[in-house]
Amino acid sequence: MNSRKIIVEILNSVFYKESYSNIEINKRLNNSSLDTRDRSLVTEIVYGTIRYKKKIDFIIKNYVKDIRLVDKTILNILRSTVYQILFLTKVPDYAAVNEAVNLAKTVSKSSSRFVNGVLRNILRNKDKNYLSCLNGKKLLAVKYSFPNWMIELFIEQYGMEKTKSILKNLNETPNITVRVNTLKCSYDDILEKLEENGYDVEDGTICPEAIKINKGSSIEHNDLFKGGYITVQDESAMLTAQLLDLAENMNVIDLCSAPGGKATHIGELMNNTGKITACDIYEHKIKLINDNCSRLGITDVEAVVNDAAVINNNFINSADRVLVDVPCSGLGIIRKKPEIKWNKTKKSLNELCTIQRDIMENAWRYLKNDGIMVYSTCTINKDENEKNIDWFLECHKDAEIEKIFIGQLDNIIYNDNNTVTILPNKDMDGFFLAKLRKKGRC
Ligand SMILES: C[S@@+](CC[C@H](N)C(=O)[O-])C[C@H]1O[C@@H](n2cnc3c(N)ncnc32)[C@H](O)[C@@H]1O
Repeated sequence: MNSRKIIVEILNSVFYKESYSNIEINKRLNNSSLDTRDRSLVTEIVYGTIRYKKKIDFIIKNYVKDIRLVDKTILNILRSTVYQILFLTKVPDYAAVNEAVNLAKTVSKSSSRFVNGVLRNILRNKDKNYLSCLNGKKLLAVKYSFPNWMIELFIEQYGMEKTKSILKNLNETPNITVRVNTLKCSYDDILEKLEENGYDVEDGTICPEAIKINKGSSIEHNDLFKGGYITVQDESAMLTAQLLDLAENMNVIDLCSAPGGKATHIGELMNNTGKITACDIYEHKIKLINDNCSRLGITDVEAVVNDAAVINNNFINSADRVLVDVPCSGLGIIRKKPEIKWNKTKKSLNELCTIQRDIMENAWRYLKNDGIMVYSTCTINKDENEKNIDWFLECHKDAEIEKIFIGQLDNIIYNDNNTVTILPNKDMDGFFLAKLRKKGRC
C-alpha cells in the first residue's frame, strides 16, 4: 500500500477513533511492504502531523470556509501534506502535493480539486507569518500546538518561562534509550556490540544501566533486543526501580505493571531471587509482562490480573516493597504519544486523581512495617503528583517521606515535600517520583 494512504489511515484512527499512535504505526507498518526509508518517513509525518495539528488547522482555516465541514479523510490528507510542506525539508513540495491530490481522487474528483486548490494557496504563501495576529496564551497554544486548557495548566503550575521550555521539549522527537540487562551481560559489552551493529550510541545521562541510541535502525528488530540483552526504556522510568532499595529475596508487589518495564528492572536488580507480583487490570496486558520476562530471562515475576483500586485481602501486610506506577494523564510523555494533547481533558485529569488515591490507599495496606512504597507517574501535572502525596501524608501519619537525590540536572526539580519532578527534555520524559517508608503504627 502507498505510504501516503497509510499515513492518512493512521491519522484517521488516531484522531477519530482515539487509537494510540505507536500501536497504529506498528500495526500498519508491519502489514505493509514499505522499505526502511519509507517506514521512517511515515513515522515522522504521522508524529509531526499529530504534534502540530492545532497549528496546521490554524493555517488551513485561512483557505477553507469551515474546517468542521471538511470530510475527515480529506482533512487528514491536507494536514499531513501541510506538515510536509511547512515542517519538513526532505519531501519536495510538488511531490507532496501530487501525492495528496492523487489520494484525494480516491474519495472524489471534487475533493481532489479542493485539495489541489487549498495546497496551491498554501504553497503560494509559504513564507506568510500566520501567527502575527495572536499574542499571549493564544499565541503559545497555536505556536506550540497545544490545547488552551493545557497551556493554562502549565502556566498556573510552572510559570511562563518554564512553560515555554516544557512546550518546546514536549514537541521534540525523542531519542531511544535502552537499559542493559545485567543478568545476561555487562554494560561495556552491549555498548560495544551496539556500535558494531552500526548504532551511534553514548552513555545515559543519569542511570548506570542506560545507553542512548542517537542513530540506527529500529532497535526492536535487533538481535540484542530479541535475545533479551536490552530493554527499551526512558531514563526517567529507569530511576524508579532503583529507588525501591531492593535486596535479594524480597517480596515486591508492582500494582500497575504492564508491559513490565519496571517489574523486569526490579527482577534484574534482585538477581532473579525473591518474588515480584506484577499486576495489571487488563487480562490482555498480562501476556506483555510474561513475554518481556521470558525475553529477558526473568524468573521471579508472577503476572496476575488485579484491580489496584480494589482491596485484595491476599496482599495485606505481605510486601517489603510496593511500586505504584499509577495510570496518569501522561503529560510528561507527549513527545512519544502526541495524541495525549488531543485525547485528554481537564476533567479526565481530575478523575484520575481519585483512582490514584484509591490505589495508594490499597498499596499502603499491602506494605509491611518499615517497607518502602514508590509512587511514580509520567505526568508533570502537580495535582496527580505533589498534591496527591501531600494528601496521602496528611491521611497517613505512619507514612514518612524519604528524600530522593538522583543528581543535579537542569530539568530535575527537588520539590518542597521531598518528591522529585523531572521536566521533559531532549533525553528524558517528564516524570514524578515519591518514596515513602511505613513507620509502623503510631
Ligand atoms: C503507567 S502504566 C504502567 C507501566 C509499567 N509500570 C511499566 O513500567 O512498564 C499504568 C498501567 O496501569 C494499568 N492500570 C490502569 N488502571 C489500573 C488498575 N485499576 N489496576 C491495575 N492496573 C491498572 C494500565 O493497564 C497500565 O498498564
